[in-house]
Amino acid sequence: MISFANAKINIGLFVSRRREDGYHDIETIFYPVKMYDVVEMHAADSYSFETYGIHIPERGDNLCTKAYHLLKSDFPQIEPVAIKLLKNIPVGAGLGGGSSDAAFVLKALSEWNKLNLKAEELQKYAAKLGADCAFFVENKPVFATGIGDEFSEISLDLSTYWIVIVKPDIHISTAEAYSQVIPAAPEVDLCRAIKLPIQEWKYYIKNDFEFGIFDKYPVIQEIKHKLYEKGALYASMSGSGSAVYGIFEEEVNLDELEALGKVFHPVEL
Ligand SMILES: C[C@@](CO)(OP(=O)(O)O)[C@H](O)COP(=O)(O)OP(=O)(O)OC[C@H]1O[C@@H](n2ccc(N)nc2=O)[C@H](O)[C@@H]1O
Ligand SMILES: Nc1ncnc2c1ncn2[C@@H]1O[C@H](COP(=O)(O)OP(=O)(O)O)[C@@H](O)[C@H]1O
Repeated sequence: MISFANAKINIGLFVSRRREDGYHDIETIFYPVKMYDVVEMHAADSYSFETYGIHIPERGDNLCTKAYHLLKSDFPQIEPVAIKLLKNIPVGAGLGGGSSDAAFVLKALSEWNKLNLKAEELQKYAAKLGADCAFFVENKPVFATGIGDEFSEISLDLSTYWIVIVKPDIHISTAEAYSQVIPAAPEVDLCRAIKLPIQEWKYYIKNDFEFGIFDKYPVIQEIKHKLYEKGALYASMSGSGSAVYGIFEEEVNLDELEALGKVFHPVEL
């Protein structure tokens, strides 16, 4: 079985409160983008996991392996599988690649083993693997609250725009990024702001991580400025960075940005 695990971008991100458990309450919009990891699953005698493509810095088990064991602990009938992951989504980029891989493993295992798990059940498992992970179960544009795992659907379609993602050679740890933000009540109602014309978003929709990250890594801010110079209607760092996206009315030549980071054009498969 082959799954194509897509990335996400955050449109606006307010960090409103530090919780007792060390996590933070946030308000953000998650929007799926057409940039994919490939997760291949084969029947096997015992569980195994291999990765290809972009190197993933080791930090314990891969999220795909964690997803497998998590579901297997509640459903012992799950057959052993060999998972091969072709990693294309940049790591430590704020694009949610690891969370997406894990969510797609949960979905694939449920389907393959005919567990018939509903979206809400899969979301509960996903939330145990990472705050972002539950979003990828349904994978639709949502306004997210809580630690980023409570959703209300929104109507937002950017399919007629040209989205570009620029990833400098900087790996940002999500935990470290959160530790540098001073939480504050959101200044703007994101669900209302998102209904404004896109060229007005820049006046209202901001990402609270940018301030600290731009200070530490000025090149990320430079990428954002360049995207605006090139005509982006809206540009922002995604999540805790380091990737920056631009939303354009139409395709433009961004060769100049290659000097600052790798330029990706999300496309339909
Ligand atoms: C910042 C966001 C915005 O969408 O995305 P990324 O930039 O990572 O893609 C997310 O909140 C990241 O979600 P995710 O990457 O799944 O986080 P987790 O693995 O659960 O947590 C990693 C660490 O980030 C911190 N964390 C995460 C989520 C949250 N709401 N509050 C936090 O304080 C905690 O210190 C936690 O130990
Ligand atoms: N399948 C995976 N893909 C990417 N990162 C993974 C994966 N499994 C575990 N990780 C760990 O999660 C960390 C953050 O992953 P990533 O999804 O790129 O985060 P972010 O969206 O915060 O940029 C990586 O540095 C890596 O140590």
